[in-house]
Amino acid sequence: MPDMQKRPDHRRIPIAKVGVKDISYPIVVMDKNHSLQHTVARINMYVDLPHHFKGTHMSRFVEILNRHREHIGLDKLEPILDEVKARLGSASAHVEIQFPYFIEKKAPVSGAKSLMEYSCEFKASMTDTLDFVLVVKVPLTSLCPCSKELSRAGAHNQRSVMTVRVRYREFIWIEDLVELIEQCGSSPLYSLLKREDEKYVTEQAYDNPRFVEDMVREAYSRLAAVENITWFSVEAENFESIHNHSAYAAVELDRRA
Ligand SMILES: Nc1nc2c(ncn2[C@@H]2O[C@H](COP(=O)(O)OP(=O)(O)OP(=O)(O)O)[C@@H](O)[C@H]2O)c(=O)[nH]1
Repeated sequence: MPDMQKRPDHRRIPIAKVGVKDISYPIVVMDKNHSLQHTVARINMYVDLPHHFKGTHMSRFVEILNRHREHIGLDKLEPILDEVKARLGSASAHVEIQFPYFIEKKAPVSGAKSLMEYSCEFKASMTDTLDFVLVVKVPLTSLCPCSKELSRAGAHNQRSVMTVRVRYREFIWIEDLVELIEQCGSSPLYSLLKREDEKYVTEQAYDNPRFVEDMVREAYSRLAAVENITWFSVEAENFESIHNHSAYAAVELDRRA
């Protein structure tokens, strides 16, 4: 059969990333309380393509995933990327694994237990060495300090999402990152709250007003205190309840040099 992909291309334009996107696949994640958690990820896999080739070999990415189907997890990223580079003959390879991760939380007063979903991502790239970034999105409540100061009663408050990205030396639990980031808003979120819990989190948020700037600065201080973390970035987005737009802030620290 003719192999179109191997044919030459004469435009002299190399491609930084080409591959497959949004493959739904089962994976296994290390769980701090239950050793392993099975979840379903959306996976992207890319390689670079030199200017002289017409196309990459898309089927090979899926073949490699299939070979590791019994256990695709953090420990497999390096072998998978090595294999992708070798099989596709590329100088670099990338894999992005986005998945929902569940943590059991206890409501603050009643102690009622429920599962909260956190969107996470493993982002790994390899040229000569492995570069790995763990991404966790943490939803929170934020209450506006300005609104509290100005208003005779109440203060506008909303759901916020903080996105933390970290590079580190020694393994970091998703649970520990979530706990750290949950301290940075006005109140954490829970899937299940009884009336006594609702009163508690409402008052907790009122007692801890935070601008979007306060949230990223708080996260910066807490993450910078963790020596194991060599690089991080934090974004906060407040889905403002008094506007039809968001308030946004971002910070970054790079200690890799
Ligand atoms: N490169 C490329 N392939 C595409 C695209 N869209 C679909 N494909 C298909 O991906 C399929 C698999 O390509 P290859 O991996 O080269 O398939 P193969 O030749 O059977 O596999 P190998 O023998 O391992 O090279 C082909 O049927 C392509 O047509 C595209 O935009 N780019």
